[in-house]
Amino acid sequence: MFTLSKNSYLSTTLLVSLLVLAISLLSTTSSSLPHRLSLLARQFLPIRSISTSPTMSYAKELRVAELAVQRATLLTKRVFHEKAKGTLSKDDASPVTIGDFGAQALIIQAIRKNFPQDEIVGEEEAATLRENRELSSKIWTLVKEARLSDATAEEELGGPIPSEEDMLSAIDAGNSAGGAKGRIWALDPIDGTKGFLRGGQYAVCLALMVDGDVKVGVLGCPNLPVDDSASLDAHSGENQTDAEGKGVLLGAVQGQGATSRPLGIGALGKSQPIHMKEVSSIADATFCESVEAAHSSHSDQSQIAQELGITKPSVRMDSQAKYGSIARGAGDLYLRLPVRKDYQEKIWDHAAGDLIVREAGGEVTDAQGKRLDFGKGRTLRNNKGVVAAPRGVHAQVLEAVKSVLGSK
Ligand SMILES: Nc1ncnc2c1ncn2[C@@H]1O[C@H](COP(=O)(O)O)[C@@H](O)[C@H]1OP(=O)(O)O
Ligand SMILES: [Mg+2]
Ligand SMILES: [Mg+2]
Ligand SMILES: [Mg+2]
Repeated sequence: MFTLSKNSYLSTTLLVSLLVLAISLLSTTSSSLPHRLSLLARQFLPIRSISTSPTMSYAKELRVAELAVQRATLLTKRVFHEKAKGTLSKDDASPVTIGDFGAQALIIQAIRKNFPQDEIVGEEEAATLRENRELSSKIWTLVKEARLSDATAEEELGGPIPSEEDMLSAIDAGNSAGGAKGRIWALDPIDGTKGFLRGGQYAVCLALMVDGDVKVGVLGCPNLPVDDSASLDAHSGENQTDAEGKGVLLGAVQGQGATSRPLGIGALGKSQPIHMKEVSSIADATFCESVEAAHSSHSDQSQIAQELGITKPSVRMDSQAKYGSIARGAGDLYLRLPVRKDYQEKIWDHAAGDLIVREAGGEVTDAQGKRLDFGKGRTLRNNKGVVAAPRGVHAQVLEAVKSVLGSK
């Protein structure tokens, strides 16, 4: 008797839950299915299972990542407007500026304060600054002054860096070897430094990987328009500004969708869901590629576009702003075919963008169709090239990629 009534209680509960679930899914039209499912799961799962495993929702990680990136852009925006950017050339001949070092220090400080056990794979290191104290002190001046105007938010980040020496040690804490175990942040303090120097697009990029899987991704793009659907043409190439109406912060958590909001501190809590545009005819798609011909093969990409019947010229843009732009539906495809066979892409150049595009309804693979593997260390050594497209057309784009690469 007891068993019977318990069973019938359980089946009624299950039936009602399923009904509510179905109604909720059908009636919510404003966000993606995974996002809706995660909201519903929060409603129905016992509170205990959420509150005892806060890492499952990654709410704090997203909040800290967004605020840390936002604070770092205060510094990068200042340097963007300065004539002397303290540019050095690294061993691989790529440039680094006081903006890159300063942003890395600020972001790592926030991660270490909030998540002291986590590892960090950051692009820059402080060795040259320890020898060049003049440059170090210039960066220290900028770092000291980069504070969020919202005192509570600044406190959430753990406050300012206490000294110049602490700043150097924060920069050097981005020295994790990466890998497929544990919590590891991937940080590119300025992605697209060349774009940053010539007045193009750049992005401050931060992602959290857990056991090699990207869980949280944030892109701060000071020179992109706030409007998700603003035409890309005006925002590619040189002579960009971060004037009024510019600056967007894109974010995503695995399984919870992707969002955008203005980069200003007044926009805290004003995130809107973003989605990739549906492409009904691939010939009408807009594709993005690097400005730098050395970073991806413009000629292969142009042949792929031709193969797909695309006649519109590509939109050339520096940095992960390309991932961000397609994720918000301002563009459709991002193609990055290798120029040099021996170049291994760095995880910090892709982790945040990869998650944001996938959470916005896209698919991101390498040129062979493999998912990007972030668990192999500091580089994507298992992958060559990047093909990012809305889920519905990714297979078609990949076929064109294989056909063009196969015929070479
Ligand atoms: N040979 C290369 N192939 C692909 N990407 C490269 C190459 N050299 C540098 N990069 C990286 O490409 C990123 C910029 O991409 P994009 O051209 O799409 O904006 C930078 O992070 C840059 O790294 P680095 O920071 O070392 O300069
Ligand atoms: Mg980069
Ligand atoms: Mg960089
Ligand atoms: Mg660099």
